[in-house]
Amino acid sequence: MFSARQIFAQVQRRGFAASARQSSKVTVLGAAGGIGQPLSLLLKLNPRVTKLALYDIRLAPGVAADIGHINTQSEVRGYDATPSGLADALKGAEIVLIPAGVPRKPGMTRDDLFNTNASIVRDLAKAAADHAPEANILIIANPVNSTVPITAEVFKAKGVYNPKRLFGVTTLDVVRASRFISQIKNTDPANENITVVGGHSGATIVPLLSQSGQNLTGEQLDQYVHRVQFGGDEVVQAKDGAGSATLSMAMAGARFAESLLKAAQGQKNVIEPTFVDSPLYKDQGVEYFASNVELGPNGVEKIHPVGKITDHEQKLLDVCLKDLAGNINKGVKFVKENP
Ligand SMILES: NC(=O)C1=CN([C@@H]2O[C@H](COP(=O)(O)OP(=O)(O)OC[C@H]3O[C@@H](n4cnc5c(N)ncnc54)[C@H](O)[C@@H]3O)[C@@H](O)[C@H]2O)C=CC1
Ligand SMILES: O=C([O-])CC(=O)C(=O)O
Repeated sequence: MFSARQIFAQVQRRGFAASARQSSKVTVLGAAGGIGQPLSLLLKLNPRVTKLALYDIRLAPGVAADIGHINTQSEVRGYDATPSGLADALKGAEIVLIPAGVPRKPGMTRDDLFNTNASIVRDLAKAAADHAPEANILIIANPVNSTVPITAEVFKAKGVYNPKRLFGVTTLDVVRASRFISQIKNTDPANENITVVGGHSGATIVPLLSQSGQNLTGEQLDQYVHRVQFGGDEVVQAKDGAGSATLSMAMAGARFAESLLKAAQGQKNVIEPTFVDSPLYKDQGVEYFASNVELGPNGVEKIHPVGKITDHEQKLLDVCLKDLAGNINKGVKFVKENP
């Protein structure tokens, strides 16, 4: 039997746990952009998000006013494009998503975005390190292979780096890999789960079809791999100068945020592919690598190894690792030279 005092203490604890669970502030930096707007919309529809903070160098209060009329319970606030607006948007955030930065035009690689986006991400990372040092930071801005190391270097310089809380969002590669195989095999993409490892650009994107229960050979396999690796280019070309994937990316970003929130709220076996500080290929000079990652209340819970792959996949991985090392070093060097 419990005494009245014990029962009261239990109720208090449960009450605290419930309110802690229910309070999840999510911040979007770049919230008025092509990705930022639909991403913010999807986050507003997510009952796990209780506060949605929208920041951009333009239009964030307008986007917030619009989304804020949607009849779900979360509070939405748009912040002014000032240092104090940015600080307030970040304070208390559990998740910070960063889609701020320019997108590609036809003929460009993601690396061609480096000159513009490196400093945007560096400056937003500085603000996040100052005002939300314990948040999960989700980098969407390209080139992800370099902007994740940039963010890590900024956090390291400020003495607040936690490798378990920094994620490059590569979910879209897996979303595409599932969709594209379903189009070939005439299956439901919801039932397809293709592992994709490496990074997030061209040859660094390595789909591991052999692990999925699906099989393609010869030219069909080459075409499939190429489509997953260059799916982003399909959208860039079709949009013909008006940007890159925004709607599918918003879905992928919202899915990743939802997985993190689920894991933070105690759900087990939440696994997402993501580009993280990873031990898997450090001995080959590759500090960050995307593979399946089990998420938990502390962010990264367990990094899954690549596992058994075919000779063909190994060849793709070898190319990936070489390119990745260069992309990562470029980001690290940028922050060292432009702190
Ligand atoms: N990780 C991934 O799988 C994907 C990444 N991307 C990348 O996401 C980024 C954004 O793409 P879009 O939304 O289409 O571009 P966009 O140009 O439509 O939107 C970018 C937004 O960032 C804002 N912004 C620029 N500098 C800022 C700053 N210092 N602080 C706050 N906001 C700032 C702009 O005002 C704009 O509203 C690009 O770098 C793109 O390459 C795009 C698709 C997939
Ligand atoms: O292709 C781009 O530039 C945008 C992107 O990262 C993607 O769609 O995967």
